Amino acid sequence: MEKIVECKDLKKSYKNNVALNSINLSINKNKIIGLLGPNGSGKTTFIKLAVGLLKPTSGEILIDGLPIGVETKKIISYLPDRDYLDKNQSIDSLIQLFLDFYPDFDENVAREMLKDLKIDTDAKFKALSKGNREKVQLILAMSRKAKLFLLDEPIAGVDPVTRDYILNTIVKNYSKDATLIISTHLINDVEKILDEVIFVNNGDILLYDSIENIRKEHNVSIDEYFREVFK
Ligand SMILES: Nc1ncnc2c1ncn2[C@@H]1O[C@H](COP(=O)(O)OP(=O)(O)OP(=O)(O)O)[C@@H](O)[C@H]1O
Repeated sequence: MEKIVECKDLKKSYKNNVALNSINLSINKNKIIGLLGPNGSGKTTFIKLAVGLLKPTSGEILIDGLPIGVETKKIISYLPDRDYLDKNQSIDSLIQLFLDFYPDFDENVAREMLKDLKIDTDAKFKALSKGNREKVQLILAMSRKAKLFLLDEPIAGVDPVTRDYILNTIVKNYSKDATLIISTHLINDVEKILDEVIFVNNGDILLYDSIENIRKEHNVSIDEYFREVFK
């Protein structure tokens, strides 16, 4: 199977604090993958290394066979785990910003989702509730035709009904030749859309396997298996 992310002895320390412990990991293409682990296990650090926002302390990370650089940044759509857009801009002007920045941005897809979720595109970003700000950021990230989507805690602040809408929309819109890596604590909500999971603990990769294998071998849901492994 072709790989979208390859990590070779990838290590990241912040001063004396080791966040990723020389991991070796090759992530399959064309899958939806859950990146799961307790607080502080290294999920955000891993995502930031893949995006190129952090530099490894040692080792290497390749995206679609390439070292991190301009070419890899073009094919990644990244959703950070916090607000990152200019709060004073309206949603319409943020859409324009994405059109200007990303040749693969599909305005129609974005506008359709915003309409479904009844988000007023005249409104300023700062005037939206926290949940609606999260929805806008996720919609903008998901409306690109990227090869690799890296979503850090994409649905933490939205209500359960909207979570389902968003997850269904992700599945509906996501092209089969893309890969989606979702870091989340909401395993129960997300597991229905996942093909594979990565369990991270204390900077180590504990497991990378398909949902099908885990369910077959352990006869439990991913949420139950996670609780068992991390108890
Ligand atoms: N800027 C930083 N300076 C120092 N230590 C950091 C920094 N960022 C992260 N760390 C440490 O690196 C480790 C991994 O953090 P990271 O944010 O990657 O975990 P996470 O799995 O994303 O956690 P959460 O689920 O809480 O978001 C933690 O021990 C954290 O304290």
